[in-house]
Amino acid sequence: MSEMRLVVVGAAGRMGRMLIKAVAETEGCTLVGAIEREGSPVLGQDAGLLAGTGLLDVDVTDDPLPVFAQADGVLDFTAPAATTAFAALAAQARIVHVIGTTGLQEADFTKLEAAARHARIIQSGNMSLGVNLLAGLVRKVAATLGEDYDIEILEMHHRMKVDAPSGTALLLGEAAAEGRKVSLKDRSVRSRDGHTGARNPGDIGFATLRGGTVVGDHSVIFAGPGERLELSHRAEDRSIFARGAVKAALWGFDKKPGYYTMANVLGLDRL
Ligand SMILES: NC(=O)C1=CN([C@@H]2O[C@H](COP(=O)(O)OP(=O)(O)OC[C@H]3O[C@@H](n4cnc5c(N)ncnc54)[C@H](OP(=O)(O)O)[C@@H]3O)[C@@H](O)[C@H]2O)C=CC1
Ligand SMILES: O=C(O)C1=N[C@H](C(=O)O)C[C@H](O)C1
Repeated sequence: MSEMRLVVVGAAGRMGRMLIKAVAETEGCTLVGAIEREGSPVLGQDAGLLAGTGLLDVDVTDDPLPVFAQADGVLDFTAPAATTAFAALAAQARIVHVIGTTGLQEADFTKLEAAARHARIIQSGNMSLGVNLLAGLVRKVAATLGEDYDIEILEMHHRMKVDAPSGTALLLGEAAAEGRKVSLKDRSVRSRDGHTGARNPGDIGFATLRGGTVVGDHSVIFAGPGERLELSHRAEDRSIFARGAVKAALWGFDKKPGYYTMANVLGLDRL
């Protein structure tokens, strides 16, 4: 099979730069485009120089249409409004769209599902192997322990993160809810303040910490009568997400249009 031609959108972002580097370092793919928003000071710069990998002869542009038309896939860690717009373009171009963007709302997911009729969408709140494995473990533990084990999900991220709870915390919450055979929407408690009353049995609680340069820490706590089980993941470097995203794109190259997750990519969907 020929080299997969990939585009990075949000090229100047924390993840955008990591993605450019990961594409440049991975066999079987090549960077053919780098997109930033209109007015960005990096427009016209070489993507490789921007990411610190050396010249790649790919200039950053704010016009995705001609770039998508020449590509096989797009790597997207940007913001919800940008991601839904890029998904429509990926559908038009019938290419792979790997989505790491978090903070997506129900209306955004509806748009992504519509785009997945023509694009191969691979979306996950966390592209690392460790977190996706953790989600499988959480599902199993939640299915094994009854409601007398309270589930609380704790996350900490860097001070610049704009959404909460994190996409990963929600992914882990979904795994816990699936294990319990309940709907996360009905059972999640996303904040507590003041006289909240006692905890309802079966609730799945979320707690958010923000500060410093923390890449991403997540713990799922099962607090039962007289004991506590804690399952944790600590991301030490953003390259784990970027490498996962490139792996997802290569996996999606020969797939049919549809909506996929990182669990499909990693073969963990039946864990
Ligand atoms: N799923 C996963 O494994 C991971 C997901 N993430 C998620 O990825 C997203 C990005 O994170 P991070 O890199 O830290 O954030 P940054 O803010 O550093 O990067 C986002 C980039 O996207 C750009 N952007 C926004 N809108 C557009 C647009 N319409 N067109 C082109 N570029 C655009 C931003 O430009 P500007 O600054 O001008 O707005 C910025 O350069 C977040 O949602 C985060 O939670 C992060 C790590 C791992
Ligand atoms: O914004 C981040 O940085 C991260 N976002 C993702 C999330 O919301 O879970 C993944 C990772 O934890 C880093």
